Amino acid sequence: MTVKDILAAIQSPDSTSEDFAALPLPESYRAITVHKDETEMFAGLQTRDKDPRKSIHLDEVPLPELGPGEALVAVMASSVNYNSVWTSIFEPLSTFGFLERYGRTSELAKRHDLPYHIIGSDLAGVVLRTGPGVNAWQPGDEVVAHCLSVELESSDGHNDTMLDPEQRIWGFETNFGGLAEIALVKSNQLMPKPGHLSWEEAAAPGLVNSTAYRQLVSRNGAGMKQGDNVLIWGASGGLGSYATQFALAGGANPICVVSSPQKADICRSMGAEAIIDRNAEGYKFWKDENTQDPKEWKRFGKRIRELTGGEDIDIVFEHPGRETFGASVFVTRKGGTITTCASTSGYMHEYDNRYLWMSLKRIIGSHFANYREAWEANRLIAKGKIHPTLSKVYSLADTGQAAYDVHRNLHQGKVGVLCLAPEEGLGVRDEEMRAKHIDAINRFRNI
Ligand SMILES: C/C=C/C(=O)SCCNC(=O)CCNC(=O)[C@H](O)C(C)(C)COP(=O)(O)OP(=O)(O)OC[C@H]1O[C@@H](n2cnc3c(N)ncnc32)[C@H](O)[C@@H]1OP(=O)(O)O
Ligand SMILES: NC(=O)C1=CN([C@@H]2O[C@H](COP(=O)(O)OP(=O)(O)OC[C@H]3O[C@@H](n4cnc5c(N)ncnc54)[C@H](OP(=O)(O)O)[C@@H]3O)[C@@H](O)[C@H]2O)C=CC1
Repeated sequence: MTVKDILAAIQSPDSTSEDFAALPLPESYRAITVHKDETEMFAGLQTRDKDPRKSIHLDEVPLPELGPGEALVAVMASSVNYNSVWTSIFEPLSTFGFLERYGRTSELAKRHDLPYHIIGSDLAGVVLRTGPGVNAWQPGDEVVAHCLSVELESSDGHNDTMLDPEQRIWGFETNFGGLAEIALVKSNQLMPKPGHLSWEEAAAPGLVNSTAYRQLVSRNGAGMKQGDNVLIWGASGGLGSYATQFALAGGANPICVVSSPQKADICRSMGAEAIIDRNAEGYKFWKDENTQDPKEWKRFGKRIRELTGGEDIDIVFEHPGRETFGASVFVTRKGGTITTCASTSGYMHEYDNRYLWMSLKRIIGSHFANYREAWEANRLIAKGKIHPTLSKVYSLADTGQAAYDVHRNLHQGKVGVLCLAPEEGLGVRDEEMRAKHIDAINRFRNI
């Protein structure tokens, strides 16, 4: 039995759940990995010079044992997230430390502590097997998986599953991720695949859509409301392309920051009107490595006021971090919110705290999404309220290049990866709904 037989079963319209359950599992499969003995390979290089194409490998790996509450999924498509870029350049630290720590927690978790790390935190595919105790999902179910892995043995996570002390991001802090022909997930990560999308389209939103939903919409994040002015950094990027859609769909007013006329056009085509090309307008928030320039914060704020008719920002959707955080705090209105989920340009932030406390602003830390938020975010995709922002699709073998594109900011929206799917466009089950949304679904394609 090989993965080819699995693919044949997925492609046959006659396959039943019983057929999938009867399929013998292969002993091994192809997966994208980084290697433990290479974690020092970029020592001494600047972040931008660390090349994921050198550290990312396509390996044949053994199938992991299936545990209680888990599922093995045949992955048709996945997508590149920035966390896989971090893994591949071993920053801010090597992910093997996470696997070792997880491995120490239980007999079953030991499986994750290996000399290779199978990465990837998104998937669309078909359930192959479920472990003991799984009743909601059957072999043959077409699914997407969100990336929240929790144990839920502590009461700390019982209100908000992101607060579980054993909270991990699947495919980043666990092994057996989605950039592979087969993935191992906890069954609670599974959600129905939206029927109007192809495999690669369905695999694109998961991580970033859920994150943007918690960070911007959920009461655990900024709790955005109608009319809010929302400053969105990287508004056509992975997170930003969903934040922009949430702002528009929720009756808010996105102020989109991008770095090229082409990206400005994408934001305009999504329906945004207030757009700032940070490159063309030449903002330089740092005079040198250690000194910010408040005059530039003010110039940026003045530009925002021009675009809003004199209003300031209710919510900043932050993720660039060090480079922009001082400006983000400054341009937020009295009582407004800066919500942050990342620090792409550096995690030691600096801002003028007088503008925070005197103007009663709040900074909210946000990370991925809890079970329910991930489900709600996927539901919005399934209902055609929010659309995938897939631009380019690579083969599994070219994942290194895909990660390189994201690392060097050469991409738009999301970059997809075909795993078992032999070509793009497969897996659509609801052509009527697709036809209704086809322009929005294709908005980011091939640009
Ligand atoms: C969904 C997608 C998401 C993304 O893309 S996010 C972007 C990618 N992710 C990242 O860049 C984050 C990567 N992770 C990290 O950088 C690290 O993961 C953290 C900085 C988040 C945490 O570092 P750590 O080393 O795991 O934890 P510690 O807290 O620095 O060290 C643990 C030790 O510190 C002790 N400790 C913790 N809190 C306290 C406290 N309040 N008072 C005293 N000690 C404390 C602990 O007990 C333990 O100790 P003992 O080492 O002896 O076991
Ligand atoms: N905590 C969490 O749950 C999550 C965290 N993340 C993290 O968020 C970050 C962004 O992820 P994602 O959106 O997928 O990445 P992308 O690279 O797809 O998009 C980020 C965008 O941010 C903009 N940007 C990058 N650097 C800067 C800068 N120095 N100043 C201003 N804008 C900048 C760029 O847009 P432009 O050039 O057009 O301005 C870029 O397109 C990553 O660090 C990632 O690890 C992501 C998902 C979940």
